[in-house]
Amino acid sequence: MTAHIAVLGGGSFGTVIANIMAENGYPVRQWLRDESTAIAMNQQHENKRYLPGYQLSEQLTASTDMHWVIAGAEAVFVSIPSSSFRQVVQQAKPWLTTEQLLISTTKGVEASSFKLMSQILQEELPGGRIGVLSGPNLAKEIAQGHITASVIASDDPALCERVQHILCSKSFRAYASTDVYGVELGGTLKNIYAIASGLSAALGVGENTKSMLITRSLAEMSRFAVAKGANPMTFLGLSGIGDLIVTCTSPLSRNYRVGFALGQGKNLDDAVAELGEVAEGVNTLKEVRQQASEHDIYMPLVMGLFEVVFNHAPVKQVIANMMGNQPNVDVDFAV
Ligand SMILES: NC(=O)C1=CN([C@@H]2O[C@H](COP(=O)(O)OP(=O)(O)OC[C@H]3O[C@@H](n4cnc5c(N)ncnc54)[C@H](OP(=O)(O)O)[C@@H]3O)[C@@H](O)[C@H]2O)C=CC1
Ligand SMILES: O=C(CO)COP(=O)(O)O
Repeated sequence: MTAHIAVLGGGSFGTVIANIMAENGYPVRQWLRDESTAIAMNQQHENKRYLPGYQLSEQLTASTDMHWVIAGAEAVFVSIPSSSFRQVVQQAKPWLTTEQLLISTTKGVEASSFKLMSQILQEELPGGRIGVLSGPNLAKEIAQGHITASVIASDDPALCERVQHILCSKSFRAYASTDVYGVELGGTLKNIYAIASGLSAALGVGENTKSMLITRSLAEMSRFAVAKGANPMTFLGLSGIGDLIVTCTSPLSRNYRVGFALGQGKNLDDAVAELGEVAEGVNTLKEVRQQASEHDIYMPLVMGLFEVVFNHAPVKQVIANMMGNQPNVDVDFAV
């Protein structure tokens, strides 16, 4: 009998990857915290709140019973926002084993510790087989059947190979990487620049400006990565520039939408409340700005965006200040 796969989290991304694997023929058990949602999902084969109209496979069963979901699973995907990630992993710990494949899909950073999700998994499950799934993966596009690629990163090659096998389908591809930190950092940092891009789109900027913003975002992300000991070359892949492009250009990105709402003059609380889903970039912005200040990393976009988002600085003034900075080299890290 095929072992089942577990997914923790009932949001849009958890649901869409659970369904890919179920459609690939694996029995999938998805844990969510709300009993009425689990019952409705099993009866209607639809996650009405997060992915209305998306037909779920009969191989996918939603449950609030974490033991039933995790025990005996071959792989456990954790798709919980960073703000609750550690707490849910701690809840899951009694049933997790070091034989299971444990994969984070979360693109965020723990508040104040600056730990990425795979680092939390390592701390909570020492000796575990840990991986990270990250890439240009708008859940709603995957649900619409658009061809999509992602990256599975792990220092365990057998994990990468197995996850590639479980996830690959006629419309979904998973490429492998051994650079867990680089892949995870790319997926986390790009959310900041998606907010900046949404904001600038609301201001009606031109295509030159949009292109400049994405490219200078990549430069800034790379500078941060190098300061943190990561390999900036990983940012040239799907989990770096790939994810940066999609989230900085698509109104389906929640981070972009928060930025757009800010650009329309809404305040942060209203923009986030209106979204009703997670926008990881808001917390990431705060944490990265703190890191940049502490470690003296030149990040003018992060600094400017922080002033606009958290200190109500007038956008036009912040842009004017940035335009006064000395333009530096184009590409910092050439081979
Ligand atoms: N959506 C996307 O396109 C993509 C998202 N990601 C990443 O995946 C992660 C999850 O995002 P996504 O699925 O989109 O998020 P959503 O906002 O769509 O859903 C979040 C889910 O997490 C649940 N949740 C939140 N807190 C808890 C908790 N304490 N205990 C149990 N469940 C909890 C919510 O439950 P409830 O409904 O009950 O509140 C909800 O089911 C994020 O880090 C995101 O960056 C990665 C790639 C693409
Ligand atoms: O990470 C994503 C796409 O790759 C989803 O981005 P948002 O969280 O901004 O919707």
